[in-house]
Amino acid sequence: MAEAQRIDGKAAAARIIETVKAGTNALTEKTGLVPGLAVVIVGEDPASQVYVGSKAKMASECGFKSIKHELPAETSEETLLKVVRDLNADPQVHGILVQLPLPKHIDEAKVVQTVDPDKDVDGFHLINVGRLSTGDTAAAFVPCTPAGSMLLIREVLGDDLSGKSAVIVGRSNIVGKPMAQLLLAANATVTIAHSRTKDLAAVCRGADILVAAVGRPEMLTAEYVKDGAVVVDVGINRIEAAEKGLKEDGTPKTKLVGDVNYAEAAAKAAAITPVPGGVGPMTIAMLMANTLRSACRSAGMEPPAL
Ligand SMILES: Nc1nc2c(c(=O)[nH]1)N[C@@H](CN(C=O)c1ccc(C(=O)N[C@@H](CCC(=O)O)C(=O)O)cc1)CN2
Repeated sequence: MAEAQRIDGKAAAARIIETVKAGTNALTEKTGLVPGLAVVIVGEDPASQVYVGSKAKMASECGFKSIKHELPAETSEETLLKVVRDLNADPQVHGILVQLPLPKHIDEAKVVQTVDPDKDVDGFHLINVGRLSTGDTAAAFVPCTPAGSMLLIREVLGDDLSGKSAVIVGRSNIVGKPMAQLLLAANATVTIAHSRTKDLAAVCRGADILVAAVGRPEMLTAEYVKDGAVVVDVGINRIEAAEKGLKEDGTPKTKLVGDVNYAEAAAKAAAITPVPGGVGPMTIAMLMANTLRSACRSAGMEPPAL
């Protein structure tokens, strides 16, 4: 079997960003409104710092007003809730994102549910979860990682997934479950599998579309993949890379891998997303698209199609 098509998430994300930039210009020229995105981070987690920095920078590049709140790790829940409420009330802010994970002493669910659902560009608020799960994709903000994954699947298979079986490995609220709703809305026959699924490899081998969101490095090997499947790897895991040698401090260098063993899966799949360069870049692009959508909505304008 020929090597699988490598689905280029970086290129797809760049196209979305160009669409967002053009849409922002059109909105601002027509109405004078500038989309505003506020990102909030609590603590010094290095990966989160990088993601938040990229989001704020990308927002500026898209022509948005970009607001960043960096709060110390010991910030109280009440202080964070006040920051969120103030952003809810700010008419210049159309999108609010609180970077996850939050420090242990803060109730993540409480914070997420405090974000105004109409500014919830992460799509985590129960109102948006409800909209998505009742099929109201026109009104819902869809979580960025599943929304981006879905666009990549659509690039390969088109809009209608009738007759396709999709298996999602992972049942998280921010990836697995919304991914299932999106695939269902596109007419796929959907299974959510997880750590308690019996004979997981056999279940996965039934999938025309296999989405891996387990958070375990390279767990899905060749035996999980059906010949000709489309494989979407949502995992981002940093592991030691002995082959790259040592860092200056004497510890092993590291590399990013997904939840799928790329080489093994690519030998069987028709198409597969790499890590890095697959779903990851789509997450930030979809955040920009959701923010523009929110701003367009407040101006009564149609957002650009993606
Ligand atoms: N409030 C939110 N918190 C978190 C979300 C989210 O969507 N909303 N998602 C993740 C982290 N995340 C964005 O926040 C994110 C993760 C990865 C990437 C990405 O582009 N990854 C690159 C590799 C980057 C690297 O070299 O380290 C890739 O896969 O190519 C973007 C965004 C958790 N928190």
